[in-house]
Amino acid sequence: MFLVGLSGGIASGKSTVVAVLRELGCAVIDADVIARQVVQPHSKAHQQILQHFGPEILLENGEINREALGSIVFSQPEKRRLLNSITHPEILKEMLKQVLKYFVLGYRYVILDIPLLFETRGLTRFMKYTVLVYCDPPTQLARLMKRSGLGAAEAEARISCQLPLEEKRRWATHVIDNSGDWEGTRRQVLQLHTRLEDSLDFLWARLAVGAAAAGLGGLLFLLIRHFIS
Ligand SMILES: CC(C)(COP(=O)(O)OP(=O)(O)OC[C@H]1O[C@@H](n2cnc3c(N)ncnc32)[C@H](O)[C@@H]1O)[C@@H](O)C(=O)NCCC(=O)NCCS
Ligand SMILES: Nc1ncnc2c1ncn2[C@@H]1O[C@H](COP(=O)(O)OP(=O)(O)OP(=O)(O)O)[C@@H](O)[C@H]1O
Repeated sequence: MFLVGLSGGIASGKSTVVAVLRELGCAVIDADVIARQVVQPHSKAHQQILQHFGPEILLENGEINREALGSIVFSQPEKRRLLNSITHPEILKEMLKQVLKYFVLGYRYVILDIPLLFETRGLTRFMKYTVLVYCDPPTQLARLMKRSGLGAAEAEARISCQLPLEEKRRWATHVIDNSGDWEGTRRQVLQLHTRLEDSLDFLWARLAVGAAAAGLGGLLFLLIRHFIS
């Protein structure tokens, strides 16, 4: 089994790409979804957030007020680092559990949708491939503003909390350019899917060659032993 890391920037189109990959039957683990689960009331992360950010960060029903927490952490780097240090270990633990589940279910590769894949030191080392969902900066800003209702300055501040997409582009093994229309993106995702499936065939071919080589070696050894004795 191998892992494929999928990343991008805020509002660059990861969820859009993931929806197509799921439609094609791929196993996808979404770090944003897990990030929501691990801060549910009574969890360890929830208690720590309450302790460090105070009760004003909670909604009336006890859940985290994500909008309020977002305004704090996206404008104060040290608070963002604090939130990351609380949530990231929990997110990674849960992701690992889900990878194991897919492994047991017999999936041959799993796609991990991790917004901060390239920002998190050492994480890409576990990925056979890394896919960047790219979007040109003006389009990314416009889509983020439209989706969130944020003004330009605040939306730009959120984008600048992550490494620039141009830089991530240099690290990725595959790039999907989502600057254009849905159809263009869908075509690129279909191509990526074909490559991932082909790479499986390639793995099986390598295993088959390896097994054949081992078999031939064994036969040769038996023949040599037979003629020597
Ligand atoms: C700050 C929070 C409360 C804002 O919640 P909200 O519902 O408004 O946004 P959501 O979780 O859907 O995230 C949207 C996008 O914001 C970006 N983002 C989220 N957290 C971070 C972060 N710590 N640093 C940089 N970018 C981030 C990602 O691109 C993400 O896809 C939330 O994002 C959070 O708890 N973040 C910390 C956990 C984390 O790092 N999540 C990212 C997955 S590893
Ligand atoms: N090709 C496209 N054409 C037009 N709009 C798009 C396209 N791709 C995505 N969008 C819109 O842009 C916004 C961001 O897309 P999406 O939610 O897929 O990004 P994301 O990377 O998952 O975002 P985040 O990580 O911040 O949650 C959404 O409102 C989506 O509908």
